[in-house]
Amino acid sequence: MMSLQIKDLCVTIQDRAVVRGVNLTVSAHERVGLIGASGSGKSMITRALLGTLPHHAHVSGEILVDGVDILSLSDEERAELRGTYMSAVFQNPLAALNPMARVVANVELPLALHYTMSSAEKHKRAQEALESVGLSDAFLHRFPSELSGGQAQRVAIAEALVSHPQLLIADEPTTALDSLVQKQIIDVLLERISAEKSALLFISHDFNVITKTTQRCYVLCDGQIVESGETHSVLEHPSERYTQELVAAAQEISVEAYHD
Ligand SMILES: Nc1ncnc2c1ncn2[C@@H]1O[C@H](COP(=O)(O)OP(=O)(O)OP(=O)(O)O)[C@@H](O)[C@H]1O
Repeated sequence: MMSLQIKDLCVTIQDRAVVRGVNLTVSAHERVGLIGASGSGKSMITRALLGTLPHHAHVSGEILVDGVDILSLSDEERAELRGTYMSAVFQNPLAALNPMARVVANVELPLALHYTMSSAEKHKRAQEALESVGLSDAFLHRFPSELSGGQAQRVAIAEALVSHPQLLIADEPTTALDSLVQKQIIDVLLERISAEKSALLFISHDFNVITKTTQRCYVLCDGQIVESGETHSVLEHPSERYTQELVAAAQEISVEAYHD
C-alpha cells in the first residue's frame, strides 16, 4: 500500500527559508489538498517530492515513500520513481509535453524510459490512455502545438497515468484553463484517479477546486502548514485568519461551473 509521509521538510534558497517544517501525509487511495496563496511554497514542495528543486536549494527533513526516505536516494533512483511510482501534472501542459514529438510519442515516453516492452505494446497502452481521457485516435499523430489547452492537459494526464503510478501530484493543473474546461479536466482527473486507484496530492490556491477534488487538506502560509483537516470542515470553519481569507477569495470568484 502506498504511503507518503513528509516530515519536517525545510527548503532554503539563498538563505531564505521557503518551506519551513512541513509535515504532510497521503495514504493509499486518498485525495489530499495543499492550498496556499501565490508564493507560499507550494511548488517548492512539489519539486522536493519530484526531486527537481533548484540545484542551489538546501533541503532537510524526510520524505518517506513506503517508509524509504527518498531524499537520501541518488538522482538516478529519484528519476526512476518519477514516472513509475509517482507522476505529476502541472499548470502549463505545453511546457510538460515535448513539442517535437507527436501526442502518442509523448504518452509513450514514460513506458519507453522505464519499461521494456515492444513498440506495439507501448502504442496500444498510449492509445488506451488517450482514449480514457477522452481523446480519440484522431489526436494520436498531432503535435502538442495543434491542441487546445484542455486537450493538451488531457494528454499530460494520459502521460502521467500511463504507467499506473500510485501517487499523482497535480500542481495547479486547471489554473490556466477557462472555467468550463477546468470542470471537464477535474472530472477526467477524478475519474482516472478512481479507476487507477491512485492517491492524489492536489495543489492549488483555489478552495473551489480543492473542495471538489479532495477529502482532506493542508493550508500552507509562508512555507508553513497553518491548518489541516477534512476539506469541508476547513472550508466551513476555517480557524486561521489566513484560511478565512482564502475561503472568502474563493467565494468571491466562485464560478457557476462549480454549482452542479
Ligand atoms: N529558483 C528560485 N530561486 C529563489 N527563490 C525562489 C525560486 N523559485 C521560487 N522561489 C521563491 O520561493 C518561494 C516559494 O515559491 P513557490 O513557487 O513554491 O510558491 P507557490 O506557492 O508555488 O506560488 P504560485 O502559486 O505563485 O506558483 C517564493 O517566495 C519564491 O519567490
